Amino acid sequence: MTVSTIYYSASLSPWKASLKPLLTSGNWSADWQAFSALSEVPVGALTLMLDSDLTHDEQPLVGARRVLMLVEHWSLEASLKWSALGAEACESQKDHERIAGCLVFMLSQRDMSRVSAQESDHMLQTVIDAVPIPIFFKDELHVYRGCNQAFSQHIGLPVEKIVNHSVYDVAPKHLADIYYEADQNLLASGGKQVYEAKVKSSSGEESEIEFNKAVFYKKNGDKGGQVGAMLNITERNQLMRQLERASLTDPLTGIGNRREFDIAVKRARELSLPEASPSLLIIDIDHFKQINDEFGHDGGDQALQFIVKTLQSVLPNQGSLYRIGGEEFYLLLEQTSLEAAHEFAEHIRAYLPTQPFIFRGVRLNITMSIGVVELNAKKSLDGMLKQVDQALYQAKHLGRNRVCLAKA
Ligand SMILES: Nc1nc2c(ncn2[C@@H]2O[C@H](COP(=O)(O)OP(=O)(O)OP(=O)(O)O)[C@@H](O)[C@H]2O)c(=O)[nH]1
Repeated sequence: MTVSTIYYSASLSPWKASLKPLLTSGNWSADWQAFSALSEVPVGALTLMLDSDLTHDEQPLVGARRVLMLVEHWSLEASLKWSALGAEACESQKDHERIAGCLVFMLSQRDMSRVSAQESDHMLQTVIDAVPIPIFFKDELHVYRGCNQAFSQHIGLPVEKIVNHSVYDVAPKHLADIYYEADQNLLASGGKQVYEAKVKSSSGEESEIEFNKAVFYKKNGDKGGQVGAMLNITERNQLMRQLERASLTDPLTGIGNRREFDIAVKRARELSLPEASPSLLIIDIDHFKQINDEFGHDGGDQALQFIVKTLQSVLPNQGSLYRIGGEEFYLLLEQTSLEAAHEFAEHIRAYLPTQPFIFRGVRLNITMSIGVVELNAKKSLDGMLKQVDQALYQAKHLGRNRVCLAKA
């Protein structure tokens, strides 16, 4: 016998007399209490609460889990509204005995814990469906036990073709193999798993996905399966790559900046063979201030772009150009001896002035001064950069438009 309290709304008062003996027959023993909040409800309502459900000062709420609605004309709209609140509808019946019989049947059939588990499942489903990130959960045998609408859309299958199916039913074999193995590893290790993978959606679009998975446990402590959320990080990664690119690039000329040079020179020195060190040319445009003075800052900018384009047109495969300051450039030549670098420096020094820079009809032959150093793997880079700076200073001092070698 279950001891319960039945709260009823005022509109049910006329029915109470005939309902009471029927509802409290059989296994049910219940106290009847009028509940004022239920009077607000425009339809007859009964709510059945187990005494253990109520703490001292709690009141049953309209729309709480165990509300049974008795409605004369039950419209679909009303039905949806109340079932969304967790109430259960009882078919409209004028006949009190049949209504009561129906209620008794529902009450006696109802396993409260099962109902409340179903309702919390319903609540969970509503919540995960509202999340725009694909979410799924599988049991310990790798069978999908649930998913949200976003996951169903992502896979391109209706929920019923996913739930109770294995990963081999929803993904091509080569991907299913990967997912299955990842799932097995996670189940074996327990805890959480975060990894990135490129995934094609049902529309054929490839996305970069961050999988966030976690093992969940049954009440007895056994592993119950796993839950996964698929975060689309394509845009985030693209943005990060763009930011990374921008942080390494000179915006005016589009070539690498000092940061990129630092990375490149480190790599070139690590990869260098003892008999083939990299060499470095430090290039400074002569009298650049005069270009600015004559053509304005805009003309100066265009001159810098022209210089970069001209130098790049003659760069060998192992060469790369970086803008280090205003009109100062580094030209890194991988696996190039001092002699070969010197020869190349002389070549570009002579070549640049043969390509006149033309701005608003005015032609200008630009020259540059160059210092050259071989980047010996055993010497400090800072020390060698100072030496090549001095070589450049010497080239300027000797009258510009010339190449000087760093002193060993
Ligand atoms: N247009 C333009 N000018 C720049 C930029 N960065 C630096 N400059 C200019 O480059 C000029 C460099 O002048 P200086 O360092 O005096 O050298 P210089 O006139 O080239 O003379 P030398 O190097 O001694 O041959 C300055 O007028 C700077 O304003 C830039 O991004 N755009």
